[in-house]
Amino acid sequence: MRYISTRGQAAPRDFEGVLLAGLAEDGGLFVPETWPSLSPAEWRALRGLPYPELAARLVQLFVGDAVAPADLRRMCAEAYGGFGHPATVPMSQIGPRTFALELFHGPTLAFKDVALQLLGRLFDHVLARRGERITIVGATSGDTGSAAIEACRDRAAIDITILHPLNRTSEVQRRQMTTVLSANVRNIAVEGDFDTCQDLVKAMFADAPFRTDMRLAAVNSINWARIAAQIPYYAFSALALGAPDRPVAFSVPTGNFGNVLAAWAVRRMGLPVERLIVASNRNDILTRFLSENDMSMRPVEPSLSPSMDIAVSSNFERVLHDALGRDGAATGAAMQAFRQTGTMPVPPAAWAEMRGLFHGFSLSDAGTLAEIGRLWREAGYLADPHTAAGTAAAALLAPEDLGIPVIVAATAHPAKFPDAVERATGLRPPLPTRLGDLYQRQERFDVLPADLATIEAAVRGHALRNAA
Ligand SMILES: Cc1ncc(COP(=O)(O)O)c(C=O)c1O
Ligand SMILES: N[C@@H](CCOP(=O)(O)O)C(=O)O
Repeated sequence: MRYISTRGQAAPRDFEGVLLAGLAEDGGLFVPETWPSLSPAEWRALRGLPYPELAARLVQLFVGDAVAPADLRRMCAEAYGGFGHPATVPMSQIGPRTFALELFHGPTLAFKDVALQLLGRLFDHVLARRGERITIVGATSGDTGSAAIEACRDRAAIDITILHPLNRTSEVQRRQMTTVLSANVRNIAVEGDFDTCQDLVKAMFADAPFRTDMRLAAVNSINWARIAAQIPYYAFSALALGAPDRPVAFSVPTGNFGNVLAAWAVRRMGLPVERLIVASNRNDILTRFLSENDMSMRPVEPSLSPSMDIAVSSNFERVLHDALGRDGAATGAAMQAFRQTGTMPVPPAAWAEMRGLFHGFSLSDAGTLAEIGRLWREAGYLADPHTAAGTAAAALLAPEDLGIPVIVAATAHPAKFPDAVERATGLRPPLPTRLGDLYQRQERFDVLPADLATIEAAVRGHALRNAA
């Protein structure tokens, strides 16, 4: 399996190269050169497999020869064996045809664990074989950070620095990162928002000498391996509800567009996904784009679903590349114009294609509280604020009379956002026992300005101390 950059300038890579590179050298994102596709009979044969086995089979399609099937199966078994539910990603029925696909039973209680528990093992496997070390730099609006830290803590060949936006995550999210005191983990609270953190990470990758010197690697969904490891749960849920013999719809709480991209990928791979809903909070750039081709940046406003407080959705570039006929030069030009002017010029034909695939929706804070309350009253289901955007979007854009199952990605455990859930329902969801003392644990993090040289010096200093 080979991967090309969305901007067409970087040399193609195999899976191992993509895993370690993260971002392509031309600033683009890696995508498969050709998509693996399964026939209906091949999909049917996967129905009923335990999740780790299904994940191993589907991820193998993207890994190719880079990892032997027996090794990948072992890694999937280990990655998902520690989840708090025997089904790994169970579904709860919350309406006559609506299902919550619970992706939050991993160690840090959000969907990021599903990919990152596997990614940590893939990194280890590949690095051990090559006898190399890497420095991971990641940006988080709250959930990727703790999942990446949990997956990489105490690993001998990995040093990890996570940037989070100062005072813009929930307290549970911050503490899940900052109370991990392992020597190879560093947390930095950046004076800025998530986009500032993400831009700093991309700038570190664009600094070629720094990138090479530090052997930078990525854990954000700019890394294709993250997407590959998120694809299986969409297949798992669709197969369980009758695909490929019955179409399904997905509604996905969206920020950086990685999760909904994985849902789009199963459609690309041959499953009948009739509707893909992109659910956002008040930071509604994707909704504006899908409704009126207005892809213009606006300042990010804090919301009750902080993990989706994002202005620039990195993975949008992967779908845009496809809609532009996989034209790297055109994709690069659109992305550059977006950076320079704050508005992305998307040709009408490409916009029409994307609008035909995705439906946009955004939910205010008041709407979020109302939806959490409604779900609790009507379905006895306690949802976190991100999941609530997905369920509210599903109710509007894939109503029960559509006649097909609607799968909502339940992306976080309600206990990660206890204040919002309590405001909406009067109930304060408790943390699982293993996190019961989270508020008593010692925290360690630095507060730094959003300055590339300062952040690079911090990353370098930490990696050098840790390697010594
Ligand atoms: C709980 C939660 N829901 C939704 C999202 C949005 O997902 P994505 O960034 O893949 O669009 C995030 C952040 O990624 C998240 O942490
Ligand atoms: N919501 C995310 C933002 C980063 O997204 P990623 O999927 O690109 O890692 C978070 O919780 O950090």
